Amino acid sequence: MPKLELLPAVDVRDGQAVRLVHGESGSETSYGDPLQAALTWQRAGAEWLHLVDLDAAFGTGDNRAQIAEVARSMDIKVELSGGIRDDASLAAALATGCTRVNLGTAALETPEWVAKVIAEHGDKIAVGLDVRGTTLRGRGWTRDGGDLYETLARLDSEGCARYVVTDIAKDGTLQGPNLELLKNVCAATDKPVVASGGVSSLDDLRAISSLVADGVEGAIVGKALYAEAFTLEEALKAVSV
Ligand SMILES: O=C(O)c1ccccc1NCC(=O)[C@H](O)[C@H](O)COP(=O)(O)O
Repeated sequence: MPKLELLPAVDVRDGQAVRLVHGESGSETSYGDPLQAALTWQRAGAEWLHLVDLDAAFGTGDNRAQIAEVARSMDIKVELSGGIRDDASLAAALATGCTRVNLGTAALETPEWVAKVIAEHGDKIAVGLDVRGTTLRGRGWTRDGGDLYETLARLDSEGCARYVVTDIAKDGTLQGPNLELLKNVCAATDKPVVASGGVSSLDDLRAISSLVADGVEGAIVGKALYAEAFTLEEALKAVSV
């Protein structure tokens, strides 16, 4: 059985690496320079970086130049997220050399465009399914965007390669992942799922690892690393057995 991939997160707001609580604008804790944070995770052995432009997601501007600098400075795989909603933002994201991009709002508001770019770019496109209960949220998680399972079925039929699943109620809270949600999504699709939000401990990572056979491929870890609940080296070791 393949091991769980770990994706340490660097979420960028107003030029700083931050973590939010429930993804809410204004709940930021700042952790300094995004490039230094990303290099720290790379040095610690990360194989992936989850890099988010929060301003682009919220529509409060963007950190595009800085995000591109971080992505280009990495020797590891990069998943880029936040505000990728049209040809221009997708082209800018892909031009950073990132391994894949994560579409959120676009999958809810412009499904035809998303179907088109899935057909064009294959597994360079993942879709973020960010939910409260089973209701999807878009525009930086501020607006309702339809039913999780209906949208998942549509995206599956269009050939979407992978889903990044976030329970917003857990995100940035250190309250543990929503394992039921992950199991339910895995039961509804044959495509790989990346778990996001709420990881607080090595036991949480072991619990997510136990879902690899169900289809969970990876786990994004943000707050727990910045709060030093464990080190990335410890996390990588915990999921390697
Ligand atoms: O990814 C987005 O587009 C996004 C939009 C609006 C608010 C938050 C957003 N992402 C947050 C993340 O991807 C977090 O880095 C990730 O869920 C980590 O969560 P945690 O481990 O609970 O800190």
